[in-house]
Amino acid sequence: MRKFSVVVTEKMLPSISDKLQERCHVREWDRTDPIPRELLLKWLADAEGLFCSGDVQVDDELLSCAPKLRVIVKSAVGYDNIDIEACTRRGIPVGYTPGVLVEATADLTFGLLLTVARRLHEGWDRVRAGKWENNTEIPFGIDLYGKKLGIVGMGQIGAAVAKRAQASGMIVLYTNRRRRRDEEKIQATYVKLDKLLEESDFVVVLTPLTKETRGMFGAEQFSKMKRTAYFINAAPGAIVDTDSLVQALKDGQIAYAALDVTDPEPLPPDHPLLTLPNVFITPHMGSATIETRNRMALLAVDNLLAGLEGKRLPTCVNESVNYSSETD
Ligand SMILES: NC(=O)C1=CN([C@@H]2O[C@H](COP(=O)(O)OP(=O)(O)OC[C@H]3O[C@@H](n4cnc5c(N)ncnc54)[C@H](OP(=O)(O)O)[C@@H]3O)[C@@H](O)[C@H]2O)C=CC1
Ligand SMILES: O=C(O)C(=O)CO
Repeated sequence: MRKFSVVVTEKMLPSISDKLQERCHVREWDRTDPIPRELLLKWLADAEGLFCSGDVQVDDELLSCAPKLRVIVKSAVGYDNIDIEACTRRGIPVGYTPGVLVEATADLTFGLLLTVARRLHEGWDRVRAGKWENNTEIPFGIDLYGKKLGIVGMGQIGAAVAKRAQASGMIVLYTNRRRRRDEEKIQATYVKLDKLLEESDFVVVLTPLTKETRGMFGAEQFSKMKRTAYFINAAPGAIVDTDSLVQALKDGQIAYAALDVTDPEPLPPDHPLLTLPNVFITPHMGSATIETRNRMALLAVDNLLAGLEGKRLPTCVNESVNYSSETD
């Protein structure tokens, strides 16, 4: 059987490496720094499939350097680095991995909320520094029970975060562009963004990065939030205007921020966010469990092989070009 030619721009997990190599000649960028653009364009000259990471901009220029490309996949649910319209114009289906990362990302997001609400990281810092003093000196957090959580982007992960919050006795508000039909099931109240910002004790952001959501959180939005509010972001960093967030945290406009994502990513070592006492940051690890990352990678490979074989991708962003050469 003829082997397909594919480019992979991140180090492959062992769980997918054999499966891919069996069917494909793989050019793999296995380093942690991003693949140089020039090299990528060179590799793509005869590639039929691309398994790309978030640091690769898939745009018209890249696509025009890849005349044989039949499928692009990403092991992620976010695809803001890919120009979907340009792919669709060329009839190239784009695979992504929704659903399989929901519970892990919801755990991490709620974990961020719990960590800052109860100052877990500050407690650990004190223990490590040998400051296990009397009870009044330890950092006091705040209760979750009875507090309002506002979720901006109540999709699959948002709903899974809501469930965790409700188990802790929180009241859940949410906003989306469209009100959900299953409000009874998710037990959350739909409100406009402004009302959510004004009323919530915790604001969690879980929207995709789009033209509409880029910079959605700036000075105006932080000024509408309670001065005691906690801001938690697990959605792409560019949804937040970082300078405005720094200012809001410095001025006490909001109480605390917990971020799994930043803009830029990673932050330079001298970035002001890293110097503030009321911030907690993790390095974009929402989906990073062994089971979830393996599920994501395997689904990405299923998408890739389906596209190469002229079959429908199991999970495709641009359905209008997701067809099977055998039946459609
Ligand atoms: N930190 C991490 O490691 C990870 C982060 N993520 C991030 O989480 C995000 C959510 O994933 P998932 O829940 O699976 O996606 P879904 O598509 O299920 O949910 C996205 C939600 O955002 C809402 N939304 C979209 N645009 C807007 C807008 N302009 N204003 C308000 N709400 C909006 C959508 O509702 P509607 O269409 O009605 O507006 C939808 O409810 C991803 O886009 C990804 O970036 C995902 C995995 C891991
Ligand atoms: O899936 C995504 O969008 C991520 O952020 C990476 O897990």
